[in-house]
Amino acid sequence: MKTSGEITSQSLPPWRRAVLKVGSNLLAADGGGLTPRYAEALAGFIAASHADGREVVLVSSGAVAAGRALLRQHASDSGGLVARQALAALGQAPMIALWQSLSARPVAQVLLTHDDLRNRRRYLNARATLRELLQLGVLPVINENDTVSVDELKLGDNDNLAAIVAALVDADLLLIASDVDALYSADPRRDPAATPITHVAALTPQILAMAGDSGSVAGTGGMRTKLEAATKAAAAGIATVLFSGREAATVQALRDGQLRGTLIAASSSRMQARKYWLRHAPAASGRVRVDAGAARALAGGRVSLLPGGVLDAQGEFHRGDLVEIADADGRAIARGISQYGAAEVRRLAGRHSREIDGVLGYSYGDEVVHRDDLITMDSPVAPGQEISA
Ligand SMILES: Nc1ncnc2c1ncn2[C@@H]1O[C@H](COP(=O)(O)OP(=O)(O)O)[C@@H](O)[C@H]1O
Ligand SMILES: N[C@@H](CCC(=O)OP(=O)(O)O)C(=O)O
Repeated sequence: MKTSGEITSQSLPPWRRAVLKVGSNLLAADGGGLTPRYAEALAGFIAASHADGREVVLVSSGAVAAGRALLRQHASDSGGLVARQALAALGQAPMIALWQSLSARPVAQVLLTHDDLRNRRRYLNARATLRELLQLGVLPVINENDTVSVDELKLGDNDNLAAIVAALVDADLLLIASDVDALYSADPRRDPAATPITHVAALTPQILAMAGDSGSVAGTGGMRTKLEAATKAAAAGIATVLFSGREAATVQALRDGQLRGTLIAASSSRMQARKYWLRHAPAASGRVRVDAGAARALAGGRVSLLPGGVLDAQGEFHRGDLVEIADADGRAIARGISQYGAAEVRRLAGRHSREIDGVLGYSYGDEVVHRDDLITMDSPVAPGQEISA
């Protein structure tokens, strides 16, 4: 495997929140069970980032490799899909225990499937939980819920899961630590003449064609799934960084904002990507009407819509639907993702956020529409008029 001696260093883009994905090849480095050998430096990077006031969400593979190593002590596994799922279940706790042993902060296990994140209600619930964990200063360690995600396990898709999580938690950066130090013009395991590519401005078909499979027993997705993940992240306005988690100097340099690896630029800014989506995604048939005070506050920008400013909810919509927000005269002034369904919003209209629990018997948070999920219209639009982009 090539070393980063050939790779020139570049500045890491500024970031406050990042998703770090760590592959099996780093955690089961010697083809056996889990080892802290490389995880230790990565845990050090997470701790240093946290001490600097940054937030890191960890997406960690390694459960199958850990399970396989445990079982080998007793019997050999059959290698089939169900066996891999059983191995993942067996190795998940040791994988979490490894990260806990390397972290002074408490570690929280979060198991997700792609399906969870396609379902809007579950997506919002996962996001709320992760936000809360970060606020509590806990380190979330995410893995796929392999027991139920058959297709995903076959694909070995934690790279893609990490990209979806990066968008979910509104990260600035997706960091993918692997056993290879950069994207190469071809798989360096197979082609000794392959050259590193340190900056990718756009993921063109030529770049995507460079990526090969894993080529190792522990890893599953190879460079292909890493570039798929980078494509997803780029569309969400998030840059991706590929680097070797095997080189202590590379991991140390990351702490100082220096990257020896590949930087894949985002195709638009996060705000642009988000605003574009909020502006253009089809809105649910419902709308939330707000009073003059709330309308003024929303026009000022960067505020959430709280139940106190809500007059009523019109039509039908569910928690997680994109809704139109209108002023008292029915003119559209904003759109956003509602944390509550129409029936709930009607019950909460005019109430203080602290009353939510009492009124509903549960709460999804203080906001009807969180400011991160809200876009205001540049000029109010009369009812029935098209909303201009
Ligand atoms: N164009 C490429 N550039 C770099 N690595 C590549 C490329 N094509 C395939 N690979 C392979 O991808 C592997 C990393 O992916 P993988 O084994 O899935 O690791 P992980 O377990 O960390 O996700 C590298 O070891 C390398 O052999
Ligand atoms: N969920 C599986 C990992 C699947 C996966 O994407 O593996 P990898 O290519 O090493 O990141 C596990 O914990 O073993």
